[in-house]
Amino acid sequence: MESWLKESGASGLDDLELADFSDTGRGVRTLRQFEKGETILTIPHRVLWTVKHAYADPILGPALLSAQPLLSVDDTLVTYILFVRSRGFGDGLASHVAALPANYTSSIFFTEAELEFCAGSSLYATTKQLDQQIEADYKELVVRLLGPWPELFPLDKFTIEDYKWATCTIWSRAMDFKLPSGDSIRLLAPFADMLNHSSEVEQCHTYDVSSGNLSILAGKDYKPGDQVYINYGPIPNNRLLRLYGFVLPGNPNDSYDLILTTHPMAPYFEQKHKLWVSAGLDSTSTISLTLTDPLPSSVLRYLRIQRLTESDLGVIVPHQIDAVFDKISDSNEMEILRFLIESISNLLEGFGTGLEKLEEQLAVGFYTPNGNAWSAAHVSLGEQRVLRLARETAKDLLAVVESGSGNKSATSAQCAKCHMVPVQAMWCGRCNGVMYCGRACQVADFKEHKAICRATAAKNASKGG
Ligand SMILES: C[S@@+](CC[C@H](N)C(=O)[O-])C[C@H]1O[C@@H](n2cnc3c(N)ncnc32)[C@H](O)[C@@H]1O
Repeated sequence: MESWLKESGASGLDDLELADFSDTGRGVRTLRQFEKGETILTIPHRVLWTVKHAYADPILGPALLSAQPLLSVDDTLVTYILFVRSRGFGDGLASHVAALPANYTSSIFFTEAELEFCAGSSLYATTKQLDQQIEADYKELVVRLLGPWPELFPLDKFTIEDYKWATCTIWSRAMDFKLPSGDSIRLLAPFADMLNHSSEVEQCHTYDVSSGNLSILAGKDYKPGDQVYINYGPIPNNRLLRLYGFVLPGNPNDSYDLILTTHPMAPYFEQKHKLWVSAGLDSTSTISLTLTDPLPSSVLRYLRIQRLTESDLGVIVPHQIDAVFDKISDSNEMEILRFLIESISNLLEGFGTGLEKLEEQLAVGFYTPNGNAWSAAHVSLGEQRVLRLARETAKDLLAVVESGSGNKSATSAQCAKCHMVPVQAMWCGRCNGVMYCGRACQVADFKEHKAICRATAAKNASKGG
């Protein structure tokens, strides 16, 4: 692959080599020093995998273009990879395909038993749903493209397993760029796709619109022998495991994807639907709860609309958007916050293994590090932490409404004592429900926190941890 890339005009390869690293697996090592910002590698446009390249292939292109409407970007790239692989290995793109991993560790390849370690998480539900989605997408591809062109796409080389493998190739290796036109481009760059992720480096992969080349800059200073990284972005563990097949313990980007939905037969659905749309939502909305924003205002906005009564609707409709950005009435606000607290408690009850138990298991080495069960356990841990914070935030907000003052904002991502956003969170080891910026604040808050701490810990213990 490297010699083909050099002949095609790639630069920088003489200073780099592929190597195995104990923590990340195969990656790229630098043989010389680089200063942050220097260009490390450039892969020319002509060797990239893009939809346009697939259309330009003299054999594959006409078949792809015959499928109307055109296939999705991912299905086009998947077909392109499998098509090149089916023609046998040799030079060019085929040498890149030969260098791809034979297997992936995305959650879609987990056994039922492995997936059970994150039972209750949004990843668990998404993975199950993806199983069905992938099967349906594959069947559609057979009907629309593979079946009508049997001489190009022999079905024994385009099985559902091949389709899943190529889909994971795209999920874990493709790069996306926004173009000045507002469109975006998804591409796979041979060799640049061997770079592993580190959140310690700044975003350093760039696409030059005029040349169409892909370049990697040094995201930090490197000395000879260092592994070179790029930054895949602020991705939570549930998404990392689904798309890339790995997790980062203690990931600060962890999230829980909350699905809010309302049945179309619910009272005043049409009126409420208009309000959701004018508030930038839909009647089914998936909202990410995160460690830094455990209860986004969009969740409250959705529920405020969902719980509107007939008389509320009479008042709200003329002012639509503005009204739902803020509290509508004390009773509406208390109703949605109580509902949220109960719903989040139910979600937490649904996790196969509770937070404290998981922490204990991970601490004593119950799971093989980096194994599928270990990764699933980390996803479960992260999602439960987010949900606990969301519940605490809802409780704080409810307390404020109940006490008659409506001015307190969501604060649970902050230190429970001094309200600073901690650089490194220190969780209450007993209830795991609040965080502090350090020991001093934890000690200072003990008197106030101990009652709720005991109650939460007892409730957690009664759930079996
Ligand atoms: C773009 S590829 C990088 C090259 C890949 N390691 C290889 O051998 O082909 C992305 C994949 O590398 C692995 N990976 C990347 N960064 C990682 C990290 N920080 N920790 C563990 N695995 C990582 C994951 O398997 C991921 O799906």
